[in-house]
Amino acid sequence: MIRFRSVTKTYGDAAPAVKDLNLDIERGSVTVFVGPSGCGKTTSLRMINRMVEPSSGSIEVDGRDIAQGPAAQLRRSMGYVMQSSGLLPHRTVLDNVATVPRLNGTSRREARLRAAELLDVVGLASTLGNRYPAQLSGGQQQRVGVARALAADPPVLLMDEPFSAVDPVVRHELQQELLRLQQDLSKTIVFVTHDIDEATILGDKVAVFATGGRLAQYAAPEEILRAPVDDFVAGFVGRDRGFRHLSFQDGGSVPVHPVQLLRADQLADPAVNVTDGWALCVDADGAPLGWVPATARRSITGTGSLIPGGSLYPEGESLRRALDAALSSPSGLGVAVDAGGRVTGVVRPAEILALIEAARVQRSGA
Ligand SMILES: Nc1ncnc2c1ncn2[C@@H]1O[C@H](COP(=O)(O)OP(=O)(O)OP(=O)(O)O)[C@@H](O)[C@H]1O
Repeated sequence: MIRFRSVTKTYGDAAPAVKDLNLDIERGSVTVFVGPSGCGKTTSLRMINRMVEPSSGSIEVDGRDIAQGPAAQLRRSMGYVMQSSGLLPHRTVLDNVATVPRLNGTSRREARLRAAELLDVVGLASTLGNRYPAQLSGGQQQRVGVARALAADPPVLLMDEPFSAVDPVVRHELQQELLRLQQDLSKTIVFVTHDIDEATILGDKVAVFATGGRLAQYAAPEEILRAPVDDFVAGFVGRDRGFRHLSFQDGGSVPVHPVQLLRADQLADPAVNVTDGWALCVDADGAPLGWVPATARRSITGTGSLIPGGSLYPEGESLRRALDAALSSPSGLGVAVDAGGRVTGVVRPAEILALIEAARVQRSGA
């Protein structure tokens, strides 16, 4: 457990960058610091490993005041990942990852073996180990940065906007990878971002900082989206917070209805009719290819003229995925698929909305 006790940090004679921060970070959880630029997120993070010293107050890790021991030792017990991967440009990927274990006295051979294992853990091919950082993509460099932070197997991982310099697709991949890693590793992770979406995806708990280094709200992401404590948090969380909150509502009880399925080879057969508004064309494995409306059945004679579908709803995922599938579908019917990507049926927006309403009534009555 990491505990901030009335921590204030003032740089020179400026207004406090962090003001009277009291915060308990649970062991083995992901805690995200989020807020607008300049609100003290990085300063708060860096005080945990004493890259920055508090002006007043104290920080405890597992009940011990971190100001008491040597800062260098503390720093080595905490992995640190930055926005720019911070890799040493003249060292190979493998040697970058092996740096801290080497400093801790591990033999070169052993440190490299462990580094190779870690590349695998963060989803990088072992062949990349002999490259130099400049020969990697931005996303790959960030993965190496995570591998390096994990190399000494520290119980605490501090991550300062680690994914903000990569494009949205890679960013999503890295977020999912981090969640997967955390399932196996159960580190205490403190993660800084200015992106509320990233915060709600990753955080077990989210600390929203306001300008002036004030902690505005500290709660589970679903609570922050559902019940922001004040106008600042409501504004920061954004307009579509109601929709995003659906990410935390289980879609397991959404009814999945049968739908008429057509194989691709049936499209050219004029005797095959669409019997109930819309039919869904699937490939040989049962994965969706596109829609066939009854009204335009005759003009669709091959897969090239199918009406493209919307997003898919993997059965049992959140109400957000279910509703998005329904709303993005040209037929108004969201396509449900199983874990193998095969169509299992369709979901209807009215029924999803009814579930959302029932959950709201249950919450307000509880
Ligand atoms: N080394 C420093 N010297 C003086 N002022 C600093 C220093 N580091 C940060 N500050 C100031 O402290 C305040 C908080 O900065 P900090 O970097 O902690 O915020 P942040 O929320 O992480 O911002 P960003 O999202 O832009 O990185 C800012 O006003 C910043 O200018």
